Amino acid sequence: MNAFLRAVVRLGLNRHQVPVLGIRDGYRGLVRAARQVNADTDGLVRLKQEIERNIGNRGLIDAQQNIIQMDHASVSGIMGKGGTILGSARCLDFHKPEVRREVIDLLGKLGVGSLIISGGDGSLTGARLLAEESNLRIIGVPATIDNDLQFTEMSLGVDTAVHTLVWAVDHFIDTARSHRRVMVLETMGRESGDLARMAALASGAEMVITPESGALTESRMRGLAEKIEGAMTRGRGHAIVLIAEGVKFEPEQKRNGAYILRDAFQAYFQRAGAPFPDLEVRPSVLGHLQRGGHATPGDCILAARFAEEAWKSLLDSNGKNGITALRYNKVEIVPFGCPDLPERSIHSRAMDALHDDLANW
Ligand SMILES: Nc1ncnc2c1ncn2[C@@H]1O[C@H](COP(=O)(O)OP(=O)(O)O)[C@@H](O)[C@H]1O
Ligand SMILES: O=P(O)(O)OC[C@H]1O[C@](O)(COP(=O)(O)O)[C@@H](O)[C@@H]1O
Repeated sequence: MNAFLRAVVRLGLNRHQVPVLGIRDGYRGLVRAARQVNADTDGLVRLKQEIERNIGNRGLIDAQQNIIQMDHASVSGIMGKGGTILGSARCLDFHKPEVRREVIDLLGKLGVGSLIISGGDGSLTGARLLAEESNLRIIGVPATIDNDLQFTEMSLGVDTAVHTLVWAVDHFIDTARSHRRVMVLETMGRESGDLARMAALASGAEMVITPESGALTESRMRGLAEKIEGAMTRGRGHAIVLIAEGVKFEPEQKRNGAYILRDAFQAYFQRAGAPFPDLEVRPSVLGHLQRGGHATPGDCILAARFAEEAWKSLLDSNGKNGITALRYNKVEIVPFGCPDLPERSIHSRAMDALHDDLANW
C-alpha cells in the first residue's frame, strides 16, 4: 500500500501537476474530518488552515490531522515498507448512507473532485456506494493479501504475502527435516485458498488444503494422513502441510484448522499397529506475520501500474468510475460490480493439479 501511495503522489505531482491529499485511516479519517467541520461554524476554515499549514510530514506526524496535503518528501523512503503510512481502520459508520452524505458534502466543500480508494472487498463496496451517491470521480484499487477479488488476477499485497510464506516454510522445513516431523501451518486468506495454494506451489510444501476443495470430514483427514504415512513408508522423513484459514470442517469446529488437523493426524499415526507411532505432528498458526514486511518488487511494480491507470482514468474526460484490475497481464479499469474472471477458478484448479503432481512422492 505504501508503494501504491508513493506512486499516486509522485505521478500526481510530477506527471500531472495535480495536488494530492492523503486521508488518515481511510473512511474513518473522512468521517472524523466531516464531524470536525460540522461541529461548529468555524470548522471548515480551521480544517483548511490545518491542511495548508501542516503539509507533508508535518501533517503525517500529527495523529489528530485527518487530511494531509502530500508532497514529495512525505512519500520518500516508503516504497518497500509494509502497511501504510496513512493508517487503516475499520469504520462501521460508513455503512450508513447519512454518514457517507456528510463525507460527500465535506469533499465538495474542500474542492475535492476525485478519490482513489485502495483496499479489499469492503473498501471497494464503500467506493462503489460513494460513486453511486455523488458526482465524485472514484477509482478503487484492489489491495488484499487474500486475492479473493475475482475480477483481477492479482491484488496488491498478495505477492509479498506469498513471499513471506515461502520464507516461513523454508524455516519450518529445517525443523521438520531434522526432527522428522509433520508441520501443519495455517495461512490467512479468509474464504479464499489462493494464498496457501500459491505459497505451496512456490515453496514445495508437500500438501495444501484450501476451502475450494470442500469441507474436511473425518474420513478426508484420515485419507490425508494415510497419504503422508504412505510417503513415509517409501522413505520420506517429513512433511509440510499448508491449510488455509477458511477451510471448513464437518462436523463444524470452532478451533483453528491447524490444531484440528494435528489431532486427526496424530491420532491416525498413533493407532494400534501403526508403522510410525513416534511421528510427531506440530501445528502453527502463521497469523499476521503474513501481512507486513518489505514489499516485493512484483508488488511495487503492480502498485505503480495501478496508480498510473488510476490517474489516466481520472484525467480522461470520458473516463468512468471503476476499479483497476490486472487481466491477461494488462492493467485496465473495470466497472464496479464487474463479474468474476472465469479464468480465475480454472487457474486455481490447474494450480492445485500442478502442485499435486509436483509434490507426489
Ligand atoms: N457494505 C458497505 N457499505 C459501506 N461501507 C462499507 C461496506 N463494507 C465495508 N465498508 C467500509 O469499508 C471498510 C473496510 O472494509 P473491510 O471489510 O473491513 O476491509 P477490506 O477493505 O479489506 O475488505 C469498512 O470498515 C467500512 O468502512
Ligand atoms: O487483522 P484482522 O482484522 O483480524 O484481519 C485478519 C484478516 O485479514 C486478512 O489478513 C486480509 O487482510 P487484507 O485484506 O487487509 O489483506 C485475512 O486473511 C484475515 O482473515
